[in-house]
Amino acid sequence: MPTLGFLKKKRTKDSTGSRDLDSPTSPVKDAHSPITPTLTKSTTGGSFSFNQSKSSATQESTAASHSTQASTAPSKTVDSMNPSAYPQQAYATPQASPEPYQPSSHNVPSIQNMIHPTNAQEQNKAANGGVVQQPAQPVPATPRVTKGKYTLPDFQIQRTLGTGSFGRVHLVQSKHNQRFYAIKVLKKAQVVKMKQVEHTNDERRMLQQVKHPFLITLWGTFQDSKNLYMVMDFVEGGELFSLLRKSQRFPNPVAKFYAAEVTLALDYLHAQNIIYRDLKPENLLLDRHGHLKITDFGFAKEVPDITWTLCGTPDYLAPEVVASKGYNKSVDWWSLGILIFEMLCGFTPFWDGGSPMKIYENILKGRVKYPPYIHPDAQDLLQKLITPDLTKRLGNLHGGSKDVMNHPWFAEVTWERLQKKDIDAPYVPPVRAGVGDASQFDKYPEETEAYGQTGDDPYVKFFTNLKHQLT
Ligand SMILES: Nc1ncnc2c1ncn2[C@@H]1O[C@H](COP(=O)(O)OP(=O)(O)OP(=O)(O)O)[C@@H](O)[C@H]1O
Repeated sequence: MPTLGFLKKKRTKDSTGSRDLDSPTSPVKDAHSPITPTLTKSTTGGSFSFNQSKSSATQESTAASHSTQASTAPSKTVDSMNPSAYPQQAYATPQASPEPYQPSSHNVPSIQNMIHPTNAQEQNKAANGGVVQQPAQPVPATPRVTKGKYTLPDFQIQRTLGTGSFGRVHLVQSKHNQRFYAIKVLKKAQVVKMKQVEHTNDERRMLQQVKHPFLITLWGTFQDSKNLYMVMDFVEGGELFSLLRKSQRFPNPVAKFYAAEVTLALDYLHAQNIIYRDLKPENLLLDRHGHLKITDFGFAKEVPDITWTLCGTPDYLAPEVVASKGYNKSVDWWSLGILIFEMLCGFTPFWDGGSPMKIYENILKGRVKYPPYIHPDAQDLLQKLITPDLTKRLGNLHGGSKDVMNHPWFAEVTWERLQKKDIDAPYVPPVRAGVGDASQFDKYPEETEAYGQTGDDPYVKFFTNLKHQLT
């Protein structure tokens, strides 16, 4: 039977991940319950509704965030979640900031199973369980020109906001406009060692290409002899992961709000033939108003029809990925199902304390036990998303993402207003805006190796599309 320690653990993408809270890089934990399923109308979460007007919602949210701040009670008693009932599963800025400066004006499962298609149509059909999907019409993207504009001395590096498999993300302040940004620093040696060169290069390329209210903005990239640097917006509200673990599970409307914003982001990405492939609460950040920003495009890939790479985070992998079959955008809809399940229950449906292999076994068995507190509409959607049968999985059918958006669970969502962030979020993070307030992020031991080193670069050939910045 799992211990409750699982409730706090972040998932690693492979066995060498540094996200285990008990590891030397463990963040310092804190505990209070901003949103709990048992909250009443007078507190946050429980009062959230898609139909409230923006102004009234703002008042409620603000009040909610005050009440949250006032309440520093430790996480609600674990009994309320009753993990023993599910022992085998328990796991347990509306606008983009201005650009930083313009001078002239998870590890991965160790198996990487690459099989090359011989007949695209046949493979497409196979990956869709017999349904031939028309490739999405790409949304004409105007890639933002970001290359080569920034250098390390443009920024003052501050504390670490998060760590990943190949490096860390820092809060930084621009010396030119004094605004705060986040810089992801990836160690080239680690990227090469873990055979993630292509994924890392893809991540930059994808992020330069996308522009969406619920996706992180990448402003620029550069490198030195040891590291790659990505300058992004600083998303102040912390990870949805932290909010979820503190809250244990979200009330139905709260889960729906976050799921709806993710759905819009997936709809956009898929329209550009981009599969995200790493959906999980750790990669969903909250902006200062409580809206989501999807970060970490380390596994995003531009795929017109299908691909075969085994990557992602075990709990969230679709069966067709585990079984090394060709797959397509359908994997993101499966992961959306896992995400919604985790938000509503506080644990993932296939979680197993043993090992990723046990999780994979459970995924392939495909049996999901739905707790009785899940709303019937939510359960119906989950059953249609967490289905191994690709001819039945919602999002993968002829209606595409619209089928998901039109599902009864999302009935009260006004998608156009949501897209414009015209619906207030259920939880407003208690941050002081624009001053580099990183209080919502766990603390990590800082990097000891200096950034901006010059000298020999044995990895220069791997990262040629990136400006080489000598400080
Ligand atoms: N733009 C941002 N603003 C604020 N915090 C951020 C930002 N980007 C990332 N972070 C923090 O840093 C953490 C690690 O970032 P990210 O997931 O991109 O790194 P990674 O090396 O790809 O991690 P992993 O190996 O787990 O995938 C995030 O979970 C988040 O807490």
